[in-house]
Amino acid sequence: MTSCFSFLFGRKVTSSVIRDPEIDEELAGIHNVILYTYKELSIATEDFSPANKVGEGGFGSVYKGKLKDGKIAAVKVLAAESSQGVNEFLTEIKVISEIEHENLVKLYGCCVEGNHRILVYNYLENNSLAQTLLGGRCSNIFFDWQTRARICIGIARGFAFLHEEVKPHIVHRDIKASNILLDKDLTPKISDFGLAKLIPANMTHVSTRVAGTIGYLAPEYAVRGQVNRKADIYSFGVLLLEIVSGKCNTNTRLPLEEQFLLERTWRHYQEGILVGLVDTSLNGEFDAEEACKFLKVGLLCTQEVPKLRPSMSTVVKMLTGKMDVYDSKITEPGLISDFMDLKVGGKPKNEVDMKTLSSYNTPSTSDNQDTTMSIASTATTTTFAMHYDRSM
Ligand SMILES: Nc1ncnc2c1ncn2[C@@H]1O[C@H](COP(=O)(O)OP(=O)(O)OP(=O)(O)O)[C@@H](O)[C@H]1O
Repeated sequence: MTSCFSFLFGRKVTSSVIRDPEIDEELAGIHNVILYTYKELSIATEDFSPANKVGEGGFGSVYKGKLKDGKIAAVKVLAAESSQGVNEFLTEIKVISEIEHENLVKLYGCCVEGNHRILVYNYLENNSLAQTLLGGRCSNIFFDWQTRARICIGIARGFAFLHEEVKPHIVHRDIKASNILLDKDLTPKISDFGLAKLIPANMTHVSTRVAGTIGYLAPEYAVRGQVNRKADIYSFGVLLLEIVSGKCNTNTRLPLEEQFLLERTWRHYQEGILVGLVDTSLNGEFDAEEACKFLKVGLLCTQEVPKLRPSMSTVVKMLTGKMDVYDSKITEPGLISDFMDLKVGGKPKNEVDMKTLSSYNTPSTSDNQDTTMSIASTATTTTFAMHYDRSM
């Protein structure tokens, strides 16, 4: 049967697909998104060939593809289990498609055929911050101080937009270096915003990945599953520290007291040696005052008490020098070791606990490691109890 959607989204749909009238109705409300056929995306990615696979995330696999109009796209094939109802899927797509900002990855369109749920995004040439800045030897990009400062400010602007200008506001829930992509000019683009809702709540093994990565998680989110903008701001604060220091927030290969970047930053701050955290690969070529200011903003964003964390628009003002950062406002951040009951400086009760922690690390080619925690927001505390020794 020939598709009844001749001119959906301003573009002719040519494939043969059987459609549901309900889908029709949903689709009619979406104007900014191109509806791709499965065949079209299959051609674009050469049958989703492994050679075109550029990554794999909690949502599924990502392929580089060349669309019919010549545009290069990132084709994100959502895991089969995530084939939630077409209507719910399209409702979310509608939200995402209407959001446009220089620092957000642009959604070109999607494919909803049978069980296929595929998102098609603008392809970003320079991969993610996780693979470049934090990826050690696998990148040949040099991030000088000006570039890092520009990236931090761009990311902050993107989040200020999602948090304060988009109505209703969007909480990302999974801010981390692998969700910050870089275009050819190293302009940062936030990816995966609005995606959390695309995964059905009962899909714990996927929603766990959506629901946050250890080290970036605000204590109230990790322990009580409270999701709000302040939890995003905490994660952003950790990301800021990573960009300035060039180090991952968690590195289980280091001695225990060195493992968590936020704790190190807090100690350096208390000892008045914050500048010592700035990436040594910069060879001292950076604006020390500005770099320390960024680290202090990172500490402000990660304050234990959510309401003490600044809004993202305030963060933008602080990073761009339009607002001062007062030391008097910086108190102890919400530290991962506190909410995990892991005492930094102490020893794990047994090796298994630390091995379990390590087994949640994503593969890494360098010392930098990104530890992903299995949580569903409702079962967080239980999962923590399973993976960490709480009796130390
Ligand atoms: N728009 C894009 N342009 C270029 N590469 C992309 C794009 N989107 C994703 N990728 C690549 O695909 C990889 C996987 O992305 P994806 O967002 O699915 O997972 P992730 O962010 O790495 O992990 P998680 O699912 O846990 O958030 C990214 O790390 C990146 O290398």
